[in-house]
Amino acid sequence: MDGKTVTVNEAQELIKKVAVREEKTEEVSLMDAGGRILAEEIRAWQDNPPFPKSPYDGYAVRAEDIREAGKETPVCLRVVEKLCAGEYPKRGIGPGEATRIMTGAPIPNGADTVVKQEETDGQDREVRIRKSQNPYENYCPAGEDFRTGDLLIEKGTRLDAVRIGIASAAGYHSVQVRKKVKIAVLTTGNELCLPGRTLRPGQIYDSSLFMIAERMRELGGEVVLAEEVPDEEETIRTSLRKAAGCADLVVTTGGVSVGEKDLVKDVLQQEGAKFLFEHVLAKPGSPTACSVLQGTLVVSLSGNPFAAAVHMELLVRYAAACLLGCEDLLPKEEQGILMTAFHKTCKTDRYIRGREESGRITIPQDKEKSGILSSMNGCNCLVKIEKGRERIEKGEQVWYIRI
Ligand SMILES: Nc1nc2c(c(=O)[nH]1)N[C@H]1C(S)=C(S)[C@@H](COP(=O)(O)OP(=O)(O)OC[C@H]3O[C@@H](n4cnc5c(N)ncnc54)[C@H](O)[C@@H]3O)O[C@H]1N2
Ligand code: MOO
Repeated sequence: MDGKTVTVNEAQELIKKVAVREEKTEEVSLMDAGGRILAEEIRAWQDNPPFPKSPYDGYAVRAEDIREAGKETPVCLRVVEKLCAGEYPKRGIGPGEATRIMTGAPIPNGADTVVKQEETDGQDREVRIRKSQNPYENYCPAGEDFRTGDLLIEKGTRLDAVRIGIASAAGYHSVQVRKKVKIAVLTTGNELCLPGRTLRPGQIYDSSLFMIAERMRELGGEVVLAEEVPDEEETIRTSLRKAAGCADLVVTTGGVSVGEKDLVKDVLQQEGAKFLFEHVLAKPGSPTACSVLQGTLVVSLSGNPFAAAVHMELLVRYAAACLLGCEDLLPKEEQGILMTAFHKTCKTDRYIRGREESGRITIPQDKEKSGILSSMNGCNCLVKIEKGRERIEKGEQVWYIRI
């Protein structure tokens, strides 16, 4: 086998060369665009708001007319029109005039401020104003949110609820997005049993199949195949061929170590896959491998669920981000403060589960083994314990990756 051992960074660089984005796009309704990657820029084709609008229920007036207004010295103005949100002024106001106005309604020409109704006597024909205001106080000018031609959201950005809100404020009802990356997930192992079935002696329930499929969907992928595969060469071969034929990215778990039933890499090699690497200098999940089969990238994660979760974030997510052309999704290292001491040393970089809040990271005690997934519940980051680093005390800085 022409594989090799690489660091996580080297693994990502090798993946980047192979995981090249294809320029396939489609139009989707804004209602269905959550999680999708924009294939166009969102620009404003008109000002928002398109007209100066009232921020309050009250009276649109000329600041000049109410300069002397006060609690004891109200100024009386003639009310010439009433405007609710959705209506448009039929006329402007002149000296001594006011328009009764509701929040969101267009401010008529001539008015340069809105007095809240609480600062008035609230009358319909003639209103007494009990407060003076500066011009453009309580006034939302046209284009205060964004102006015609403004770039609102860049191409390649992942659409979330807020960005969808912005696009809709700009009047888009559908957007061009990149086609989803098609993902196949194969979990291997004779011991695996699908949840819902009865465990036979020696079996365990499969957690990685569901976890990886869900994470791929969270990242905007389309899971086109998800199946358990027993440790049999022919079955693994059939599944790998099927997966490489229908997906842009194949993720396998298990069967990559040195045991008698660890057949995944052998079958990949028999099928002519080209290995980018076979081991990663990181714990857990050092037996993680990556290859290209029939032009499709295959990331082979180790079977232990936490080891699989770690490299699902470091390598599979990296590959998906490259295939989607979405920088936002790339795993990034940030610095935080470890609030729980960590006293294990390691010859390679080690990744442990953690919970980060405002840059402070706590790690669950005890249950840190790579076969244990339950203590990852509530964790939102992977803390990187750099190789050779000894006894990290509470309060020391560490690198972490948000998940
Ligand atoms: N002699 C050696 N043995 C092992 C080595 C080694 O270097 N020399 N490496 C160990 C390390 S590190 C890891 S990690 C594992 C990797 O093994 P595999 O990737 O071949 O994984 P399996 O043996 O298939 O499974 C490991 C473990 O995880 C459980 N598992 C597997 N798939 C799932 C799943 N979908 N859901 C839940 N649990 C799963 C499986 O039952 C095993 O207990 O190898 C070490 N051995
Ligand atoms: O990758 Mo293994 O999970 O390091 O033990």
